[in-house]
Amino acid sequence: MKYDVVIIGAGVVGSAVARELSRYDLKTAVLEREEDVCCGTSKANSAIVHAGFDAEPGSMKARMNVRGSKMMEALSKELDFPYKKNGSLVLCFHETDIPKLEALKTRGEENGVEGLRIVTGEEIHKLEPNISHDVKALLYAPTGGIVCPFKLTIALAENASVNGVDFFLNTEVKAVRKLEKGGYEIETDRECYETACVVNAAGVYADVFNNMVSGRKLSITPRKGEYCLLDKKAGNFVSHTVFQLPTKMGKGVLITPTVHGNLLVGPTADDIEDKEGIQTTARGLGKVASLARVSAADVPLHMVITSFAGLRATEKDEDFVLGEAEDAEGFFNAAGIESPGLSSAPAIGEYLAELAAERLQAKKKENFISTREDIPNVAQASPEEIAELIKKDPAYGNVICRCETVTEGEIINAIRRPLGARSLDGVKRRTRAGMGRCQSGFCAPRTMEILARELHMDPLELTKAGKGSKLLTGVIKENETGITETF
Ligand SMILES: Cc1cc2nc3c(=O)[nH]c(=O)nc-3n(C[C@H](O)[C@H](O)[C@H](O)COP(=O)(O)OP(=O)(O)OC[C@H]3O[C@@H](n4cnc5c(N)ncnc54)[C@H](O)[C@@H]3O)c2cc1C
Ligand SMILES: O=P(O)(O)OC[C@H](O)CO
Ligand code: FES
Repeated sequence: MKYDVVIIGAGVVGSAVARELSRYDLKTAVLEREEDVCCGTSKANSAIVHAGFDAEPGSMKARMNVRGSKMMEALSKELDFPYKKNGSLVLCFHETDIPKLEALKTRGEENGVEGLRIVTGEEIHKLEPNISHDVKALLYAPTGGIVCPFKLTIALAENASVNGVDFFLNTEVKAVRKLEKGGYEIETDRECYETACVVNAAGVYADVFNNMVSGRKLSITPRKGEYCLLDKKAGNFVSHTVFQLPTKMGKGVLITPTVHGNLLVGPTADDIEDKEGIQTTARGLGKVASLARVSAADVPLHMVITSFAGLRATEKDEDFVLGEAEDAEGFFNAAGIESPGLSSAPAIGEYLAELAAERLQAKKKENFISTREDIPNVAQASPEEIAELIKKDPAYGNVICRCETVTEGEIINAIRRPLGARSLDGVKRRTRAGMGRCQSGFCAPRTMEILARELHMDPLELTKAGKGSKLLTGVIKENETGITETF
């Protein structure tokens, strides 16, 4: 198949590039090895839209972070995903460290971050009553925010798809070759693709693809971050995102509310070798707990409902590698996209799409659809809105996930929409069915029934998250209606 641009990877970066490219009159494809978008690092992070005071002035990280953070609010309205400007705080526990806090403020100002302020005295606990009384000063960044990383990525991808980008899921890229006549051949485990331009947004694997075509070798080390996610009962423990002073390994363990009302605590930062190493460990979670207690001794860790880990794509030079490879015309990298990659994604999308469009001398389309509507959210709707939804479709009155109040109507919508859910996790990321306190113990079988019915699938073929994750092992008996019961 022939394309103008092929994007490798449908994380938040690949999806943002796809959406921006879909503004142009170009034939674009996204190749993703997983069964859905947002299955890599984009699904396992702190979900913070950083204000932009951490990155070195002049770096790509600084430039993209500040621009991305400024774009996020308008984008959340355009594409209908949850985002909240809750503000962030960096705590300082020793008078001797106050110069470090001041240096962060100066760096933020150089980067163009607005409203930074150092807070001391009584105001500290007025801002955040539950934090430690050892806090001597803090840096307040009113433009820091939180976002739903799944909904952000899915919204970008859906909108790209509606605007004509082809997504090939379950398609693993095996090799990228430069063609003598110009352009590239991309070999996958399914078909071969020919393309004038490649956008390499393969997360922790971006070095592998860059090194196939460029002499400027990249080296990405996965840096693991482990987390505890706490019940919604703990969601009000803090209202801002609470950081400690950063170290050379990153921004450290934070405590933050999520846009959905949970409390998130983490991450650790450990360099590992395995690019698939997303298991949590007792040691890592122990470290999360002890470091979080430094910020707030009473952080309610007994309310943990799940734990998870994500991998930062740390490149040896520790900046984003963005743009056309010097020795590979038409090959654009989005490599080394560790934190603040989520915050930066809208800006990276814009930047790389402009570069690729310029290379291809592409023109903007007139019929670009810039908006998208999310699935109705019954849990947050008013009684009148719920009545209206049920009037149109009674399935919006049938609650499937009790913990998160997700209805059959929402699940059907998640399956039927563009780039719809095909697995239990796909439904979970789009609707939150399964994200509650019981972690899908109650709702999974009911969601599976809907998936099987909607997709005309044998229930034995249903998966949690694609290849290698079948949910049922066999039939135990047929019930009186002739329907087989499985386990
Ligand atoms: C612990 C942690 C905390 C973080 N917290 C934040 C935060 O709070 N704020 C922030 O701004 N940033 C944060 N980040 C960074 C942010 O999550 C990442 O920068 C961002 O998600 C990277 O997106 P991506 O699309 O580049 O990578 P990914 O989401 O990993 O996407 C890459 C995609 O490429 C696919 N792929 C790989 N190989 C192939 C292949 N051979 N063929 C086809 N497809 C392939 C993968 O399946 C994947 O879907 C954090 C990261 C971590 C690990
Ligand atoms: O630890 P860092 O610096 O990679 O940052 C990760 C998140 O952005 C904040 O937890
Ligand atoms: S019922 Fe769905 S998570 Fe508990």
